[in-house]
Amino acid sequence: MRYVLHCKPLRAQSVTTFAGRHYTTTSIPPAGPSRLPEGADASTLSEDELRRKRRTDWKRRQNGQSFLDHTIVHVRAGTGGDGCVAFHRELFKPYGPPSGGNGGRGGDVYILPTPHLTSLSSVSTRLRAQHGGSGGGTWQNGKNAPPLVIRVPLGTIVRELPRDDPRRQKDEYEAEAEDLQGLSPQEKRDRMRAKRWVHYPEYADDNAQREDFKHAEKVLFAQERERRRARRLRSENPIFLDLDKPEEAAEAADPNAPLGQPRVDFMGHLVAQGGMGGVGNPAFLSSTQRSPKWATRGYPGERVSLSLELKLLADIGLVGMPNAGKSTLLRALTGGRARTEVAGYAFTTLNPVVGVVRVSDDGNFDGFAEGAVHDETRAEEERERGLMERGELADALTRNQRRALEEKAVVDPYDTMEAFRFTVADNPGLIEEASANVGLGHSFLRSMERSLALAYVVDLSAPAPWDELRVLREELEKYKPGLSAQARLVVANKADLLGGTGASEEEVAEARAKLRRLEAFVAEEMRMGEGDGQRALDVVPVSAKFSLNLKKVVGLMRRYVEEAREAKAKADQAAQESSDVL
Ligand SMILES: Nc1nc2c(ncn2[C@@H]2O[C@H](COP(=O)(O)OP(=O)(O)OP(=O)(O)O)[C@@H](O)[C@H]2O)c(=O)[nH]1
Ligand SMILES: [Mg+2]
Repeated sequence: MRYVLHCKPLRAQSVTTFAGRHYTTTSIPPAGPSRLPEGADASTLSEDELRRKRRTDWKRRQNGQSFLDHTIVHVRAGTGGDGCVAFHRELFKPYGPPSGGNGGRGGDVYILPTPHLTSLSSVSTRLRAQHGGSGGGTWQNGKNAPPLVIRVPLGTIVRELPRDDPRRQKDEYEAEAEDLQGLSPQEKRDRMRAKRWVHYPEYADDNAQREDFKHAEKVLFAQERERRRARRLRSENPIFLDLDKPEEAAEAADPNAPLGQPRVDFMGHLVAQGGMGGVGNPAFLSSTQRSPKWATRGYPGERVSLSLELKLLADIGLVGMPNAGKSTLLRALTGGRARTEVAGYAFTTLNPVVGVVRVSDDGNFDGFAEGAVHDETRAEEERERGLMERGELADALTRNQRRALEEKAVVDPYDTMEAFRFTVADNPGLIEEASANVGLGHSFLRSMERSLALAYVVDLSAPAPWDELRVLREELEKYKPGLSAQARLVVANKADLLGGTGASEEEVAEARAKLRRLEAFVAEEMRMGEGDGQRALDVVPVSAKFSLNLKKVVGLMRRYVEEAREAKAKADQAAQESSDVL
């Protein structure tokens, strides 16, 4: 006889015979993530790492489309709330005065640069501020809508699309004109009235006959024409904002403001104004009209289309294959201040990150300590979390202090006299065919175009670092011919893995030979400059993780930036002079 223990076979089945009977048993696979990312082994990656890797893989499937440095957003400010038609009623007062409240203002739209964002991908393409609240009976005014603040990364340029741009959305007046197209004059008038007036129930027709109402309508249209003209004048000077500095409150709060006044935080630059609220029926009370049965609706908010462009302005851009150690290098150059993720799998960095390197005259840079270790960010976070849990974080030594104690020497990593400062951008990894949007795509290459100089970062411990260089150069050229001419430096990273302490003589000799071969390749094939001024790129072996030989890298980078800035200043001056002559 045969017993089947599981009706539905799940995975591997085995048949066991016991006491002359056959039992089928099924082994159930161990619990774990159902879909492992490519190249991942569940046993070696922690849950956290798996989560990050899945995010990376998702991003790769987007072909780099989630890093945005150019987008168009259609913005609508809020419409004002409607005024109210109401009459006051009270005991023994059957015919009270008109008591409809005014509508609240629609929400304004502001744009605010913030250093916490690095990409425009979090900005929606359609944004609407809230509408103002409508007025109520007993003179209750509607609520003003809160402003809508669009947060954009620092370095964003905002341009309003001009009137003739086909990508621009229609403004509030054009939208109404389109709505009225093809209608008869009577229908047009009815629709325009319906959009502008609120009537007491069942009094719409009666109101339309009244002289007071006709007069009020005339006044309203006159005001509207005025607003329309002002709007047209404003769109002749389209919005242009260059948001490259973090901004403080534009004006301090009024010192004479009454106590308890809420502090007005700077909300950024106004790009679209909310519509005014409609007025309630008390506004139409006059000596001839004691019982006005109409009120106005709120005005529509402004509609604008903005083109946002993120110009990541870094002086030096790091270019390298995934895992070459670009992020580690940026962290080492900024003393761990640059918030960029470091991990041992490809495509850790998803968006470009810019860090500032501050150099003193003797070549030291801020955060530098010979041999300080810049580990993977996860390991550093875990160490810090452990300290925090044990309550030791406040008393813990910083990386530099630790190092100073270990060496029993005072490390003076950085003299506060800053002599020079430049920015370095850590970019996502570039792979073969990146220019055809493979891997993380090439959207971030655009920001590299604007760098003064590029530095290749290659993994010296890889079997053939020169092949990496060739691929990188080709990809840059394919993306934009001439872009690779901006490269100045080859950083041969992970030199500690070759011929470090404890290595045999053979290994040291092998490492030297590899470095020489890389240098020979660069001398032969990778040249910078033009014509007679051509020379080979500099090659510097470093260990970003252990901060070895970084001073040389910083010194060279400083020189390139100084040269490029000088050349730029000269070019600007020449352009200025030629325009003066004209
Ligand atoms: N031994 C050694 N390991 C290094 C060095 N630099 C980086 N690493 C390690 O190499 C791995 C990858 O470093 P990342 O800085 O994330 O590399 P990346 O170039 O930014 O990689 P992507 O962001 O994926 O393009 C990490 O595990 C680092 O700890 C180094 O100089 N020596
Ligand atoms: Mg990285």
